Amino acid sequence: MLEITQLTKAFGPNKAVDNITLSVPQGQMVGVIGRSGAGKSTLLRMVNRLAEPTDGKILFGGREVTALRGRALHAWRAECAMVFQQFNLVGRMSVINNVLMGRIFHHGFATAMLQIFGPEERALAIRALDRLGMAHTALQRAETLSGGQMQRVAIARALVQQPKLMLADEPIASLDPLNAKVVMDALRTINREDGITVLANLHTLDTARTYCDRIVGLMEGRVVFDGTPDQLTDRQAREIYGAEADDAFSEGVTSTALRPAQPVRALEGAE
Ligand SMILES: Nc1ncnc2c1ncn2[C@@H]1O[C@H](COP(=O)(O)OP(=O)(O)OP(=O)(O)O)[C@@H](O)[C@H]1O
Repeated sequence: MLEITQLTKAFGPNKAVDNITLSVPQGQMVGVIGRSGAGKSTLLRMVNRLAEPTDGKILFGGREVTALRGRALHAWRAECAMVFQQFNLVGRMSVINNVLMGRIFHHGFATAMLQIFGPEERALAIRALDRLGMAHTALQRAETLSGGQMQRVAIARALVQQPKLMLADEPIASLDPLNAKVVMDALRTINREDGITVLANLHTLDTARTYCDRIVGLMEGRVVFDGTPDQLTDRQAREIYGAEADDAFSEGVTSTALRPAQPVRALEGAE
């Protein structure tokens, strides 16, 4: 269980996140929506401690994440993987070595930089790539991949961390419709099969509705909606997105209107 209590992050007078309280049971897939500047990234960044809260607490499995320091914080970052819009791969490094960088949290930084990984870790990396339909690219340089492929490699890197929680900050914002679907299918498969909680910032409503068990709507740093996709009315969604509503609705239709793969695996062969 992830428990966020009265969490606030202020940048000067501006509260990017304003007194948010949320409980997320293990294994839930949550879509965080809201217009640009609503506080979605700041919220996720505080969960894995890339940003420090001004006030409030985050607990995971009863442990106070916001109080962790040193080794304990390092261990938390292994449990709490993060996937970014821009993938954050090292282009000149091979795909498998990029994936192995996910093991950095289980080693020291130096060991990871020297790429001292055992056969078990290499096997783990190949299995992760295979689940994402990417094992055949293991020896290629990451820079030779398409955006969708890069994001799948980034998800494989997150998987080898063996996380309990996966944070995805606009994971499909840079992708074309088909790759967006492949990446969202991958996140959902991981969520269902491994019981990993997924918290994803999504800028299109249709994606959140299609893939998530729960939608949290943010406006000016506050939670203004928290419920199932069915409970979110179009009127509420338009309020959440404000002036960006047309983009959020129309991009949704063009990007991920394709239904998710049923059953939730079908990653094989997608490029
Ligand atoms: N490092 C920072 N310094 C100052 N202000 C910041 C910083 N990071 C975020 N903010 C401000 O906090 C607010 C929330 O930003 P945040 O990036 O969390 O929103 P968002 O919902 O993720 O938006 P987007 O979808 O555009 O990424 C915005 O007003 C933003 O300008």
